[in-house]
Amino acid sequence: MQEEYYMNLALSLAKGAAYQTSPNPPVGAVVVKDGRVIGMGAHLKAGEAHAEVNALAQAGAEAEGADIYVTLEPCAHFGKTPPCANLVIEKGIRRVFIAAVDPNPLVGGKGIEKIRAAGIEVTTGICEKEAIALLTPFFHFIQTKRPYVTIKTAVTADGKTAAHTGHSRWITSDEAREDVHLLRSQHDAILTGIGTVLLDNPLLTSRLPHGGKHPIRVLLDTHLRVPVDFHIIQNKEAKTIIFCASDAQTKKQRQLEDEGVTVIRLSHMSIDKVLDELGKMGIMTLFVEAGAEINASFLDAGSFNKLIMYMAPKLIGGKSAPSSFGGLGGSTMDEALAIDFTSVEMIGPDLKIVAERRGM
Ligand SMILES: Nc1c(/N=C/[C@@H](O)[C@H](O)[C@H](O)COP(=O)(O)O)[nH]c(=O)[nH]c1=O
Ligand SMILES: [Zn+2]
Repeated sequence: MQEEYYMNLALSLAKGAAYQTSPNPPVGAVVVKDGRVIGMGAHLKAGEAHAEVNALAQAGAEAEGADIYVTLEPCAHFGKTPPCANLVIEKGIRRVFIAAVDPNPLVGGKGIEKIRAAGIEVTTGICEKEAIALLTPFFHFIQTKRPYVTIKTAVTADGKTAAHTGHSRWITSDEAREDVHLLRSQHDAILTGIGTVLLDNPLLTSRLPHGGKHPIRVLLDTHLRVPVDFHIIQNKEAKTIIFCASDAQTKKQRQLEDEGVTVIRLSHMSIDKVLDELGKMGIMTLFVEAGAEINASFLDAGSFNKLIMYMAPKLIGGKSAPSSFGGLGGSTMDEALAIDFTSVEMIGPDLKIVAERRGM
């Protein structure tokens, strides 16, 4: 239908800027008059103009009597910019088509109410499923005040993340690893554990051919064992935050802080505490690229939303070779955590399998 056509255009605009609006949602808007697109826009950065503002600016005076398609209901509150609901009314828009209504009880429905009260026809639910899929991390963040967590793991076809010696470079192909760097650039922060750092001395930056934002690096290091001369400390392209226990050495903490690292002491190291702290910093999306023990702690806490597994067409064997999730693990299969596969694709010679936690 014609409405879907214009809403899909608005969705594609939202997707285009989806990973640069944190902690705001990705939103797209299209202004149409007599079957002609006269304005389109996306929200590009938190604090800057909302999608409706950009689209209506492009439409100019022609917006009078036109229709607007927007992927999330127009805001009604005075945030960093004036409410879009007021602007839609001021510009004399004739009809408003919305994909998803904001589930935030403080905001949800207020924009629609304001616009309807001005006598403008509002239709909701156009391409709602696609819009919600794009907005899921934002809705999760608003509802839980914690980041939306994606665990990434890279395994051989027999499920190993390294040889029994710990050697792991590389399991997956250049293409798959570039895909991982794209994912890193699409996240606000990347988390790993001291085990992975001591083994790999990783940079955890997003090294892409056309550039891309580096995620904030988050390291779980209970006793502050990270060597000060390691990349995660010496590389200044991205910020590094380290969570440690309250009894970690203060001398080491000062050395790390002298390198510009933020050290946060927790009374007890728990994934939920870490996620609460990251949520308070406005980190909306978290990419976990860690080892079996950290992954197991996310699994045990049930605190992840998505799993991305790259599987390489190679077999390494080794009864003591590590797999993606360590820890004690469940004792019977009915203790297994349910996930739903949402996509499987080939990236170079590797498989990329995406799954979501059921009911999250
Ligand atoms: N061994 C592999 C991975 N390994 C992932 C982590 O264990 C590494 O420490 C991390 O990618 C290193 O980050 P860097 O220094 O920024 O390059 N991840 C992958 O996708 N494929 C692999 O074959
Ligand atoms: Zn707005």
